[in-house]
Amino acid sequence: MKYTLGVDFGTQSGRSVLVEVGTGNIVAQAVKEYTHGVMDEKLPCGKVLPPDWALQHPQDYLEVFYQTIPQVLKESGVEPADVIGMAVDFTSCTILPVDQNGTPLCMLPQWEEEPHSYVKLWKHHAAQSDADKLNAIARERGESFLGRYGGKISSEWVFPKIMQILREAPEVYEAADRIMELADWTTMMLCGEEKRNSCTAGYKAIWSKREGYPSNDFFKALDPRMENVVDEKLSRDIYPIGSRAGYLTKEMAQKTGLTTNTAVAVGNVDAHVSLPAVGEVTPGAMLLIMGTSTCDILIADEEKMVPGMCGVVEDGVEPGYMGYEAGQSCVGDHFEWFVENCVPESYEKEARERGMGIHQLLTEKASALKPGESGLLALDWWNGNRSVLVDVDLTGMMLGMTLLTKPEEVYRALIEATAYGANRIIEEFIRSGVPIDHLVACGGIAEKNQMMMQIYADVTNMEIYISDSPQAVALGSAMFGAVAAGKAAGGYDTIFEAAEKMAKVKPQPYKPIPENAEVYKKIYADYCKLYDYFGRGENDVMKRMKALRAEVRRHD
Ligand SMILES: Nc1ncnc2c1ncn2[C@@H]1O[C@H](COP(=O)(O)OP(=O)(O)O)[C@@H](O)[C@H]1O
Ligand SMILES: O=C(CO)[C@H](O)[C@H](O)COP(=O)(O)O
Repeated sequence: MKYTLGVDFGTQSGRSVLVEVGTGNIVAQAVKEYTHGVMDEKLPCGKVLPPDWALQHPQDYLEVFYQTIPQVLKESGVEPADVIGMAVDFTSCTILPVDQNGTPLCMLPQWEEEPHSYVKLWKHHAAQSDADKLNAIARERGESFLGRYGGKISSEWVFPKIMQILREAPEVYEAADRIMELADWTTMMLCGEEKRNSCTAGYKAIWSKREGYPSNDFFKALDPRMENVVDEKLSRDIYPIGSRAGYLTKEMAQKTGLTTNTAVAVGNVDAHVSLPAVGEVTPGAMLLIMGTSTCDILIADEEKMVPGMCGVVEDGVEPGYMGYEAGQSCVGDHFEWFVENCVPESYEKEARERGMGIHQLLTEKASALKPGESGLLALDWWNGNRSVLVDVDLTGMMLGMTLLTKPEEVYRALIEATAYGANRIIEEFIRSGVPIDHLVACGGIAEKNQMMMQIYADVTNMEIYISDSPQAVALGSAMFGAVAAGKAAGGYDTIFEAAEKMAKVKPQPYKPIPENAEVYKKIYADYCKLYDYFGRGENDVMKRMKALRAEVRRHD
């Protein structure tokens, strides 16, 4: 029996999952919460961060390798020599400035108090003014790439983040030998090779197989110091997903307990990597990877311009197809905010006494409600809107609250709001000529919350199939690891062959309940009115309040 290892780096934690190459069955898994978590208020040295920042510490990722890989080997009893391949997937766009040895600047004493030397997490939202500038210049110049990114480059993506570094900390920009996606940096830590992957380059760094990056002239127009940003800070050598980056280095083999014969695939994005893990995702299906945020991935034969999507990349998800991405920046994060800030002690006590988690308790109570019964309607923008408005400066909104409103009603309204947001994205794809007729879901939430999945089926009026692996994302990585090893070593030569044997999806979908779908259709019509009113400039109150907040804090 041969094995392959997937290491999935999420927003809060990293996990290793060891699977059988022949079946995709998990033999062992281990999770490590990041020691520093998400740094959105201060640096480890105590330095306070401005609003909208979200940083991480790269040492936390190395700890994931050092702790979880030995753990899965020990728990499974698998011979290290039988682990033929491995791969990493990472949140994205999550980037890091490094020196010429690949050492993160933040790990050098002279930079540890400089916020810009740390990992900028995907949900770092402090580069909106840079994104606005980039988009305005791209529009003025008639740059054709804009269409491939739904008409706007998000402030979450690579170049706005780099522009923010250059604007606020030119000395960090100068000192950085390169700026790397963490999918590529962690892969480089494993095999010693800098092999940048086509998925992050395509979706997050405006790279395409046919056209490469935008021209140096375009970057010069952003800032003359950025004219050669691609050659000076990134790389034009891009490797297709599914290819091999190298083999584990001796040092990493020693630290993890694996051998130097383990092949390492090029890195991938945590969302996109899961498509093969749920098997038959063909044109017409949209895959939702539901966790802290939700990423929507679909493939189609043709390239269409879909307003507000994150991007369309040829071969970006599976070879031979146009891969589309859209998403919602805040899904599980809404619920986490709610359980951490708004649940009364009496609920906490009940959950403790009944030996259940607070999410389970709220879900149980919310399940007893009918659609529309709470009278609540929310906009799902607690962390901005990624698709289709592409605006991180939008904020959350809930209406209909009364003195009788209960926590479970708010919890359910937040879930419903994310379902409306998903439906808005689906409609935009269909309107633009990319067909969607059913959904497939994976990720932490798809596993954990059946009520939520039923609400999604009712709101979208579509069937939803669920992954049958509790770790679809890491399984996807493991599959790419098996492809990096290749058939001769006991793996597979293509990701399609791997999917045939290893992919897992439950046979029974969630089906829409017609009477619920009917009620949700009406509420959704009002959601769309509020969406346009607050999201498209008719009433910019959210932006004014956000600007005021920043202003007041500046003077604190
Ligand atoms: N039962 C639940 N129902 C809904 N959301 C949940 C539940 N349990 C956890 N969550 C949310 O799921 C998110 C974590 O999702 P997960 O897929 O495990 O991680 P990540 O997205 O970081 O990979 C958190 O934001 C948390 O609030
Ligand atoms: O944009 C992404 C992928 O393209 C991010 O990786 C994603 O939104 C964060 O993932 P998660 O919510 O699973 O932590």
